[in-house]
Amino acid sequence: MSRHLKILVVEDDTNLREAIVDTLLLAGFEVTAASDGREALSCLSSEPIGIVVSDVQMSGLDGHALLKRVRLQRPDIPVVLMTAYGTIQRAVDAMRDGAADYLVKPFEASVLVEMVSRLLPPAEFDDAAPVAEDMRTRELLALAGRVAGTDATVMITGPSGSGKEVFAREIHRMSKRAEGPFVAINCAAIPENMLEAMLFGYEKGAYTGAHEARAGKFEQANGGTLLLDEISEMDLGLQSKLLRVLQEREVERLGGHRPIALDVRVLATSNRNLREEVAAGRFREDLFYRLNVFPLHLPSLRERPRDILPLARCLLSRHGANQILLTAAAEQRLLTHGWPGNVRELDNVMQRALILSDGKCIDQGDLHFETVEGPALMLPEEPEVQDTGGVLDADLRRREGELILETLRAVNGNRKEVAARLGISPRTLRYKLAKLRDAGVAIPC
Ligand SMILES: Nc1ncnc2c1ncn2[C@@H]1O[C@H](COP(=O)(O)OP(=O)(O)OP(=O)(O)O)[C@@H](O)[C@H]1O
Repeated sequence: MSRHLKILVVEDDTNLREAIVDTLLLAGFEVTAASDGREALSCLSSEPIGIVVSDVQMSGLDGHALLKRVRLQRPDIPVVLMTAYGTIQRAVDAMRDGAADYLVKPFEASVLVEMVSRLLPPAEFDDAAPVAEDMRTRELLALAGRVAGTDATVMITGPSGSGKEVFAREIHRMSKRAEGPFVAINCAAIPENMLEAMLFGYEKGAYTGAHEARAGKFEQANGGTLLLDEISEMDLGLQSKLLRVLQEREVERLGGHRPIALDVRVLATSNRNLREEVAAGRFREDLFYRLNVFPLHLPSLRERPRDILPLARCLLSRHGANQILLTAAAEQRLLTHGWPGNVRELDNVMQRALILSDGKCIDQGDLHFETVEGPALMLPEEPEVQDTGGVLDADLRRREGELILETLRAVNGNRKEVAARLGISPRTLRYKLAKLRDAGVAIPC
C-alpha cells in the first residue's frame, strides 16, 4: 500500500544519468529518469515526484527552463540543478530562479545523497494506512473508504491532533485521484493577506512583490485533491471568493483575466463546530452546506482507547525504533492518560521516551506528559509574521507562549478576549496557537 515519492533525475548524458540513478537506488530511494526537460515534464504529470535533480545544459528544454516550469506548475517540488560550469554566477542565477540547491560537477556520490535526503519531502503520510484498531476508528475508515470512491466534498471535524489530515490523505489515497497531486493548505497558519494569493495564484505584477506569476493551490491540485485545513479560520470575504470558485469550478489568478478550469476534489477540516460558527455569523451558511456534503467526525483519542497502544508502536517505528518494547507499566500509563493533545501529543510523548529510554524498552518513568510549564513550550525557530515584526529570540518566544496560555486560562479560552488583551489580531493569535500546537503544546479549548 505504500507509495513513496520519487526522485526525478534529468540528464542527457546516458552514462552520467545511469551513474546518478544507481547511486540513488543504492541509497534506498525510488528513482525515475528522463533524458531532457520535456520528458521530465511528462514524468512530473504522471508519477509521484518528490524532487527533481536536473542537468543545466540540455538541448530543447534546458535545466533553467525546466526549473521555471516546475516553479510555476509544481512549486511544492524542490529542484536541484547540476552545473558543469561552477561559476558563482550560474549558481546565483539558479538560486534566484528558485532552485532549492545546486551541485557542481563532478560531485561526490555522498554529497548528492546528503542533499537529496535533506530536500526530499518526508514520505510519512504516503507510508501506510492510518492506525485503526478501535471499533470507532475502523468504522470511520470504512466510511472514508466508501466516500473516497466518489468525488463528494468531505468535511472532517475533530479535535486538534486527532488525525484529520491523516484521514484526508487516506481518502485521497483510496480515491481514483490517487496518482494525481494531493495539495494541502493550512488556512490558520498563513497570514491573511497571503491566503488568497496562495489559494488562487497570481500573475506577474498583480501586486508589489509579485515578481513572477505563480499557480495557486487550486491549480496545483488539478487532477487531484485539495485539502483546506482549518477552514473555519478563513475570513468572510475570502469565504465568498472560495464559494464562487467551488460553484463555478474555475479559478482566476489575482491580476489575471483568464479563467482556468478545475478538476479538483475538495476536502476540508476544522476543529471547531462549524454549525456554531455559522450561527455566530463567522462562517457562511452556503459555504458550509457546499463543504459539508459528507461529514466525518474523528473522536478524541481517549474516546477510542484501543488505538492508543497500536498508535504508540506505529509512532515508535516511524521514528526508527520498531525494536523497542513498551513495558506493561508503560502501557498501563499510556492507557490511563487523558490525551488532551490526541495523537500529536502521543507522538511527542513517544519521541521524548525514546530520548530517555535505555534503547531496549520504554518504562513508565520514560513517559513525560505535556504540561503547560514543561519543555514543550519551546517554539520552533521561525521568523515572526506581521504584527510583531523582527525575529524574536528563543527566550522571548517561550515567554510569549507562556503569556498566551496564561491569558487563555484567565479568560476561559475566549480567543477574542485573549487577542484584545495581548493587543494582537485574532488571526495572529490563531497563527501563534497553531505554532504552539505544532510544537506539541496542548492548547486549552
Ligand atoms: N490514525 C493514525 N495513524 C497514524 N498516525 C496518526 C493517526 N492519526 C494521527 N496520526 C499522527 O498524529 C499527528 C497529528 O495528526 P494530524 O495532523 O492528521 O491531526 P489533525 O487533526 O489534522 O491536527 P490539527 O487539527 O492540529 O491540524 C501526525 O503526526 C499524524 O501522522
